[in-house]
Amino acid sequence: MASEGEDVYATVLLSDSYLPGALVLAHSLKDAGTTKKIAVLVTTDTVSADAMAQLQTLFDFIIPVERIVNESQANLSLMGRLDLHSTFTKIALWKQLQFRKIVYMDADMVALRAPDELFDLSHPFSAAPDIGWPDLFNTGLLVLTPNMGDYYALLAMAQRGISFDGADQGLLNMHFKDNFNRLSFTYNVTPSAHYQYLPAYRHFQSSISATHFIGQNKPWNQGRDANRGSTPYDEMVGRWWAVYDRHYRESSVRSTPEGASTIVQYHTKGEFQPVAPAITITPTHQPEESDSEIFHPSAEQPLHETIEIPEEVEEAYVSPVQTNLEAESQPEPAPEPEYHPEPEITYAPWDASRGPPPADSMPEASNFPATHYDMSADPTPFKAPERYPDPPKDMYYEVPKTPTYQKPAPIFPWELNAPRASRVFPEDNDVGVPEPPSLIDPGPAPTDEEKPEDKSAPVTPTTPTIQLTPADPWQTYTRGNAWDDIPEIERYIGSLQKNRKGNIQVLQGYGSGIAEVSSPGARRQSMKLTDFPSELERPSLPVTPAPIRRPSFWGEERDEDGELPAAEGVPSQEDWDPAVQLEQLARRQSDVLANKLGKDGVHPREIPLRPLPYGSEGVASPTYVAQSPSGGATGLDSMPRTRIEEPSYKGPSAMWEKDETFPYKETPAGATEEEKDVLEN
Ligand SMILES: O=c1ccn([C@@H]2O[C@H](COP(=O)(O)OP(=O)(O)O[C@H]3O[C@H](CO)[C@@H](O)[C@H](O)[C@H]3O)[C@@H](O)[C@H]2O)c(=O)[nH]1
Ligand SMILES: [Mn+2]
Repeated sequence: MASEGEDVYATVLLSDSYLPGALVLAHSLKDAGTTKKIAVLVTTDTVSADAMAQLQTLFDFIIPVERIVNESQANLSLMGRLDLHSTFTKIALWKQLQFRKIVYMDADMVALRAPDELFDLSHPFSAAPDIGWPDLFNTGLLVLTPNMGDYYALLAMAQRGISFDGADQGLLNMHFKDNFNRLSFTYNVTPSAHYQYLPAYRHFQSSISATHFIGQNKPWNQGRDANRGSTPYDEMVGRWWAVYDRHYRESSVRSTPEGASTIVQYHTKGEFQPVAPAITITPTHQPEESDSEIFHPSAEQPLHETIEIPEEVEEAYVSPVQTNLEAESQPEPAPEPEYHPEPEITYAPWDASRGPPPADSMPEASNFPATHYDMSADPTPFKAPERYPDPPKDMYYEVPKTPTYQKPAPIFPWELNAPRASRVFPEDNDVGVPEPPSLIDPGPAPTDEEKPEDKSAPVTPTTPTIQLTPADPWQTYTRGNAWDDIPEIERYIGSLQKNRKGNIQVLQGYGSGIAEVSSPGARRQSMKLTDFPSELERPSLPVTPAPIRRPSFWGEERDEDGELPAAEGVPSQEDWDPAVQLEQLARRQSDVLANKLGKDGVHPREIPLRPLPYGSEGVASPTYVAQSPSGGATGLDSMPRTRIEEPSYKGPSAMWEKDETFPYKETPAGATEEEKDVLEN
């Protein structure tokens, strides 16, 4: 266990394939004489026990951590590094609170000197610039102070796959942005085989602390002969091999009693020499997956068993765990054939029963076209263009061919046998008595024969200035509608009216109303839907002038000249002088007002001649004073004429006086059967 607030160098091992790198890094630090301890974070599901055993020989702390995989690997494939799917695991560094400060180094780094002074930095987070985009920091070397705040923030981003390159460098740069202490490039020199700044390298060469082999090619997967030149890159690769050779060169390892470094050579291109007589196979034995559990090399804890293989089984060393990560860093399959002359290796590159598919196997549908959209960083607000393009011209709505209208289902019983509507014209019937079809009670419609005297006293308002001829067809029409005479409708409307009045209906003897209904020619004392206002109530223009005729497409209505026959008794529009008519209207209006209010304007008002609402006939109010008819201008002389006092308060209407009492009766139901009988006969 680490003592309180210890300083530690740390690296991460996600796969056996990077084992040579991690070991060389640790050796390089130790060889350079560091006073600090060295830790390695290991994902135990992808690192073999053999590799762990190797780590144990060198590292002070082996810390199992859970692998954090970036599920959205689009950006990784953009970078061509799908093998880096698990580098988010690096953020586990921030929760190693047992350490005061961590100098993290990638497993593909080698130290030329021990940069122990980095532990003295006060900044919570430091890193060196990245050669590919120097505004960013490279995440190969980090100086950090563990803390859970950064850890959880980074974890939240990692779980959402937030990283512009899909790996830890994109993630950490997005999280820390400019909040990092920029270290000298000499702490993390990333030589490139493609671009090198030779004079600068020569100038700063002596101050380089560590070098970092970024990219897919690592010294151990290229072989010792790959970079034999004298470029800065080759020189750096040479430094790596120098450390490797010091600790793992075949000659030096052969002498060790266990020969336990075989796995290191196996993962170092060109270094593996199969042991002829016996080989060591280590079954995968993985420690408990617990982040809190730290394996210390001093702990006497057998990590693996060694099985002796009989001599006749002449097999090459087979990696116990072919992890999904390891194949990636080895563009050419290892081990190379020249190291296995007899017999030929018989293991499949991927044993599905032992591990996941190799990382370099393309994901399914990897060739699907992918488009990446970025959020716009342009802060200027959107400005609408001057004008938008015109909509297409050839667009139209096609009216459906079949009409969608459906006649609604009948609600009322009389709808079932309703008569067809028809139009009747004067010329169709010279007699001039076109009786509109009436369902039940055609009685009230007067005819010329029956009521010749009524012609001078029409039910509808007429003008005193225009004399209607006896043959005037307008006079002969009924002014009612068919449904006015259907008691069902009357009852229906009555019930509506009743509800509107809060269920209180003023009732009084039906006698008078019924009498009126049955008396021919008289307007029924009922609540007709088409209850016209009386002439006095509605002192409107008596006649509307006949419209000026215009050509019409109603061909069947035209006469020979293409004109409709002129209506008799209706003045033509040419003869109509609006000024005169207005004057006449004004005169008539003042006459009516004078008649109603009296000349002094105080005289009791006169109730106009019109039928009272159904059921309210003859309501006797103690404050109403009956008034004898005085007009005589209409034929409604038989109608009761009532005079009421001006109401003593200004209410919405003067139906009843304030505080006045009147007989009333609540009738929640409609007319009784008895009443209906009377009405219908
Ligand atoms: O199969 C793998 C892959 C990675 N690692 C570890 O992850 C680190 C990062 O991978 P690496 O191959 O070193 O990445 P680079 O080529 O260095 O690429 C750059 O981009 C990476 C992803 O953002 C960063 O982690 C590096 O620091 C940065 O230099 C390695 O050093 C190892 O410690 C493994 O152990 N096994
Ligand atoms: Mn690296």
